[in-house]
Amino acid sequence: MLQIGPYSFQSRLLLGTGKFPDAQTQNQAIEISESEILTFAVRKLPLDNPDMPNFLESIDLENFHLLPNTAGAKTAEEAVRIARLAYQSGLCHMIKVEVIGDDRTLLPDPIETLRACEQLLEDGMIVLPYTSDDVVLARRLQELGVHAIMPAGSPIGSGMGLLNPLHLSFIIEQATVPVIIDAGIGSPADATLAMELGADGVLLNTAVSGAQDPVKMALAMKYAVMSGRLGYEAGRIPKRPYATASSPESGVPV
Ligand SMILES: CC(=O)[C@@H](O)[C@H](O)COP(=O)(O)O
Repeated sequence: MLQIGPYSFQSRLLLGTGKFPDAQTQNQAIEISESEILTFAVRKLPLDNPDMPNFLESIDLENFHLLPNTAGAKTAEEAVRIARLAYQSGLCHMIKVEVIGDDRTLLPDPIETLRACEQLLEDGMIVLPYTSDDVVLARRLQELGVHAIMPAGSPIGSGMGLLNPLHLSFIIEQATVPVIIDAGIGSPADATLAMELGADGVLLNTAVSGAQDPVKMALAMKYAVMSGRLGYEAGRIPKRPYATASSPESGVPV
């Protein structure tokens, strides 16, 4: 069970909704993934412009928890304004805080992220910040009271997988809230590795929406996350530099 604030989830796979080729493919991928949490950019919703397309229309909202994100924000003030817009429209209690500090890498601005989280926690929201793999920042966010920490595996949309598994494992080791690896997952193997490290969940978008067959990839990701989690819970064997014989040494003489 994945526990975020007051909410419990069976699925540990969180799905982004931004880049699918069409609504039908998106909905099939969401369904087959069995994800319970969907993230989307608030600024892509027609909250004050009814002429804009609304992807939420084609989804049965009863079946999901929505995790709007503050994509597009570059300051704490912008992120807080976007988050409040989503909160006040009754869409959600959870918010993914995303404050981008660098346009080329889309890596988060740590100081603005911290400031935004502080404000949104005061507002009473369930706050999930997107962060870099900085161990100290993760701890500071946790001390602030965020409900989960979401470090990037690698830059958003890069598909480069986990660039620094060591730092991610340090974050996981010290975490008292769920750690969800968010961004950069390229293949099912990356998702499995994240879960084997002990992550509580994986949030991804591009690896599924950009796959040649998004629906099949969504299924693969579902199994990858489950498999990684089972492997983590089962406890892998330690790595050793030398061989250990698989057959017993006693028995029939050779
Ligand atoms: C949808 C969303 O929130 C993404 O910005 C998220 O960070 C996932 O990144 P990938 O697209 O690299 O999986």
